[in-house]
Amino acid sequence: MNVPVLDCSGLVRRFGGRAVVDGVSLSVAPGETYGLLGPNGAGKTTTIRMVCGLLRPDAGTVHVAGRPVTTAAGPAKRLIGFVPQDVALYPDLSVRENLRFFGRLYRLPRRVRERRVDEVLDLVELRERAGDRVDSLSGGMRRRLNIGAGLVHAPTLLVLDEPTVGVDPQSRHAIMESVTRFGQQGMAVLYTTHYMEEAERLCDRVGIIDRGRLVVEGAPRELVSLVAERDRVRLTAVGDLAAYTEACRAFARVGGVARTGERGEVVELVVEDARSLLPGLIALAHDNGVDIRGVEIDEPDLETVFLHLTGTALRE
Ligand SMILES: Nc1ncnc2c1ncn2[C@@H]1O[C@H](COP(=O)(O)OP(=O)(O)OP(=O)(O)O)[C@@H](O)[C@H]1O
Repeated sequence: MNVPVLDCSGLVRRFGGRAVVDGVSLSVAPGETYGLLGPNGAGKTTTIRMVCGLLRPDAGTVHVAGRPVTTAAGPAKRLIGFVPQDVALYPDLSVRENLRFFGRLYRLPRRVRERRVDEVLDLVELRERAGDRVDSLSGGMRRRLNIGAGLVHAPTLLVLDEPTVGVDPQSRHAIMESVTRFGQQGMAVLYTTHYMEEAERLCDRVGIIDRGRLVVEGAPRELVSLVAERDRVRLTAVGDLAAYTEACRAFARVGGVARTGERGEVVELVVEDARSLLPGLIALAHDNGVDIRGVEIDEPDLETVFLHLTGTALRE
């Protein structure tokens, strides 16, 4: 049997008496891209800090290629490339100099280091900017270089924490393309995101995390098939939507009801037959003094899975 590149078992971490990660077990195979998907505060960053040996778990174990990961330095840590959410680069050094610096941190011999720097420049599509200072790069390019810094020592497992938050669409596309290539080259990738469309497109397997627990795990298509017979209804409305949301929950007899939208102006529900329920939902709005401004019915996707299982929306 193949040893998984990453194997976490029963990870627990408490802060102030609250279990922020509460018994997370997951594994990632060679060449597999695994997406840890969950809303802000679900425990994604805390989980991957334990995976990378940056934070000590209160319980549970982490192994990379069969070797235990601890917060002390050890052989397993060399196998991990960690790309943090915040860019950690030297702004007054060039792109190439930054990559060389990270190569030196891992004590790569000079010739290996130079070769890897060239390879990484291609992988993150920054070869043309190799001689430019970091402070002259766009935000998206810095993000790509940040990923490159995690790749110089040719890790077996690459861990990326929300790599596309706040980047322009072009860089987002470039980052997603490169993650696909890493998988094709046999690297195992653990990727956290709260963008379900990214997880659906990039990941071979997805684990949905909510309040520190993995609520479901599987290939995106498998997960979507869990709710295949259901529709996601989005009602854009004006009025007392807190009361209306509760009324919808009781009327449709489902747990998957949430308020979303930037100003909480949308009520989303996962229901079995949207068409037959819609007249009732609209009548209920009227009874609650709520004005419906728009109705959309979507095909099931990972967002639907999440709403159905947790009763909260991923984008909150
Ligand atoms: N060092 C800490 N001390 C106290 N609480 C913490 C600490 N680190 C994280 N938390 C809390 O743990 C919870 C989970 O945080 P975590 O960063 O793991 O979530 P996340 O899913 O990565 O979300 P985000 O996308 O916002 O980073 C949050 O409520 C956070 O406030």
